[in-house]
Amino acid sequence: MKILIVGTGYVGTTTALVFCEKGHQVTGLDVDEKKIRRLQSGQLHFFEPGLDELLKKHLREGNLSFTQNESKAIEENDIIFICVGTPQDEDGSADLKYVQDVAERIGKNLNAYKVIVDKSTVPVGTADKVTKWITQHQEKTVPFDVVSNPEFLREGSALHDALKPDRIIIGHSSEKALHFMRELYKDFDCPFVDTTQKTAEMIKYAANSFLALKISYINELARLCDVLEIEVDDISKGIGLDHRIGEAFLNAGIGYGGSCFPKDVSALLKTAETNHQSLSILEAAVKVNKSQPKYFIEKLQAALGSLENKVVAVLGLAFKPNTDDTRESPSFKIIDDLEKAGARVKVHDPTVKVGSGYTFKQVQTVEECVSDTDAIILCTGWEQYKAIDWVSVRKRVRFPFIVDGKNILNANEIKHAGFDYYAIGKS
Ligand SMILES: NC(=O)C1=CN([C@@H]2O[C@H](COP(=O)(O)OP(=O)(O)OC[C@H]3O[C@@H](n4cnc5c(N)ncnc54)[C@H](O)[C@@H]3O)[C@@H](O)[C@H]2O)C=CC1
Ligand SMILES: O=C(O)[C@H]1O[C@H](OP(=O)(O)OP(=O)(O)OC[C@H]2O[C@@H](n3ccc(=O)[nH]c3=O)[C@H](O)[C@@H]2O)[C@H](O)[C@@H](O)[C@@H]1O
Repeated sequence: MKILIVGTGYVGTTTALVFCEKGHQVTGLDVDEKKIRRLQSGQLHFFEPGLDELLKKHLREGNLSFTQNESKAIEENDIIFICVGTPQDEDGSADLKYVQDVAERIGKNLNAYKVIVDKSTVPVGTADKVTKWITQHQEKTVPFDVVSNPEFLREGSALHDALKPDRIIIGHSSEKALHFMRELYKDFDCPFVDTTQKTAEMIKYAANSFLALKISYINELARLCDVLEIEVDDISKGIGLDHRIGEAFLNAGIGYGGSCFPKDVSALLKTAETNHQSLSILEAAVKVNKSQPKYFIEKLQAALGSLENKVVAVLGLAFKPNTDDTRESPSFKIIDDLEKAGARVKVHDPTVKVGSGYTFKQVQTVEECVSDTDAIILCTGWEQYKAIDWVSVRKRVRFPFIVDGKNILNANEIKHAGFDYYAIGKS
């Protein structure tokens, strides 16, 4: 099948490569000329393991191309995936301006029957809006169908998640569109859920919100574990072995961030509010998450006293390992709190390079970052931070104090190296 991907960000590029792997002919379209030029030359504009090789391979084999010629791209393809961003609007809802823009452009250029697929995360009722926006801008009356097919990949393991999904959700209102989607996904070995558009839209928000809820639950339990001197990791393991609960997403730490959980939870809360319903359990999850960075800063203050003029090393800026995405990264909340308390901050991250305009200092190596510091805070669970030689770091620091914001470091090793070690729900 000939597939057009509109929006070549994390989701669009991964989706394009996955369909290439399944033998389809794929075109990527984006309004960002720089991104398109980079992709055309075989270079990714973001960091994501495994995608680089596939990009080069499919460009070479000729079943992948990138363009800015919108009318031609829309006319020549059978299925159009909308993969543009749906950022949080000022009132907390999902801002659909990019989706609307794409829908209107599709409407203008529609020349024959096509299936238009919402892969972006969009609130309940968006498939109807997309249908309306397309119809209003059609210059020729041509039939089309809108399908909701939410994406569940995680950054850092995008390729694996998209090639081997746990499920494929297809929300539709036409048997013809369903047939197209079944054909498209016929080589995927996972449950295929055939449902309504509104249900598919809701499944996506319900899934992300449930995972966010799980994290806030374990984070709040971890605070209680701190007081009771219990290891929260043992609790996660003990409850996670119950298959009804599951071990995943029970790692306590500085809270969840990223381009999706914060905005999607907020959008679902807004949907509830607009419909005069309450999702108080989710409101509590947000409250816990917002206060989580502060909990760690307070540990630091309790040990060091005033942070005025203290030098603090922050390890990690990405919101999670194996990505260079810093959207809603808890690291920035930690840095902000540290700076407000008067500390001077040095930062290291293996993939993120911040530009100018920041008050903190970014350095190239871990050694440089930790040297002459009064405390070290680990904010991103990069593998390389687990392998740090703490005995040698001990010789470089002014004060031996480590806060492990991801609960991943070896506490015994660090204590033996002469550091005071603080995590959450971990002694
Ligand atoms: N990042 C992730 O891990 C996941 C994201 N999602 C959802 O997928 C959607 C996309 O997310 P990302 O890929 O992270 O966004 P992104 O911000 O990385 O990429 C969006 C792309 O759309 C392009 N764009 C905007 N307007 C356009 C237009 N009119 N025509 C063509 N291109 C246009 C932008 O230039 C950009 O390259 C969001 O709704 C997000 O919630 C869903 C699952 C995972
Ligand atoms: O809609 C989306 O964009 C995606 O959002 C998340 O994926 P992602 O944000 O890439 O990353 P996650 O691995 O889910 O991590 C999100 C945040 O939760 C934190 N987290 C995760 C797990 C955990 O146990 N504890 C914890 O604090 C991570 O450090 C990170 O800050 C979901 O896991 C994906 O299924 C979904 O498709």
